[in-house]
Amino acid sequence: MKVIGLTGGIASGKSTISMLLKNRGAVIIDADKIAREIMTPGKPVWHAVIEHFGREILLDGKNIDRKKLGRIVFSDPKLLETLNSITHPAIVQEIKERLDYYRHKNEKVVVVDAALLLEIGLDSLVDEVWVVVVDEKNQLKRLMDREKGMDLEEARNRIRAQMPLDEKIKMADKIIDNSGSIEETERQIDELWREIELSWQKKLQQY
Ligand SMILES: CC(C)(COP(=O)(O)OP(=O)(O)OC[C@H]1O[C@@H](n2cnc3c(N)ncnc32)[C@H](O)[C@@H]1O)[C@@H](O)C(=O)NCCC(=O)NCCS
Ligand SMILES: Nc1ncnc2c1ncn2[C@@H]1O[C@H](COP(=O)(O)OP(=O)(O)OP(=O)(O)O)[C@@H](O)[C@H]1O
Repeated sequence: MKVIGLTGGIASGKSTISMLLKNRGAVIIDADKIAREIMTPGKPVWHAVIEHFGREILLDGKNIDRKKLGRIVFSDPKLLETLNSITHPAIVQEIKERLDYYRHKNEKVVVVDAALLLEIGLDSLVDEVWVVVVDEKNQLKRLMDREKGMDLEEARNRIRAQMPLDEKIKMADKIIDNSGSIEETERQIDELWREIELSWQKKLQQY
């Protein structure tokens, strides 16, 4: 099984690229989705979040108001660190378990889609790191278009909460430039997918 770690800044295009890879046969592990699942009411992480941030962050006495929690932690690095220390061990554990499961199922390609892949050491679990790059102007525009109501300062805070892109690039095995159209990105994915298929053919010829 080949495990690809797909990372890049917020709104760089990871989910869009994951979908393109899924269409070509890859299985996707989405770290944001896992982060949401472990925070559902009653789960240990939900209890820990309430303990640290208080019941004021609940929307209806039950579900965590994600927008409110986001505004709190992304404007205060110390509070973000607190949230990270609660959530990250559970996210890493869940990703490890899913990778084991897919390994047993003999899946061919698994993609771990995680903005914080390098920040939280998930790169030690993958065979290759693919970094999605986008120019800052497009990144801000796409982020604010997607998150209705997010102002420029909030968008900048979110971008600053992550490892700078040039640091991520240093750790990349492959780079995907998503500054242009989706079609241009799809061409890069086709090329990368072809490389994977070629490596399979080479392995088959060795037998
Ligand atoms: C603060 C929360 C509640 C805000 O929720 P919201 O629904 O507004 O955003 P969502 O979860 O969809 O995240 C959107 C993007 O924000 C960025 N982001 C999320 N968490 C973090 C973080 N801890 N540090 C830096 N960037 C982050 C990522 O690029 C992510 O794709 C949520 O992001 C959260 O619980 N974060 C902590 C868990 C985590 O680290 N998740 C990312 C795993 S890679
Ligand atoms: N090449 C592109 N051209 C135009 N819009 C794009 C392109 N790629 C992605 N988008 C749009 O930009 C936004 C961000 O993309 P996407 O959600 O894939 O990013 P992400 O890296 O997964 O974000 P996050 O870190 O928040 O999970 C989405 O609204 C998406 O539709």
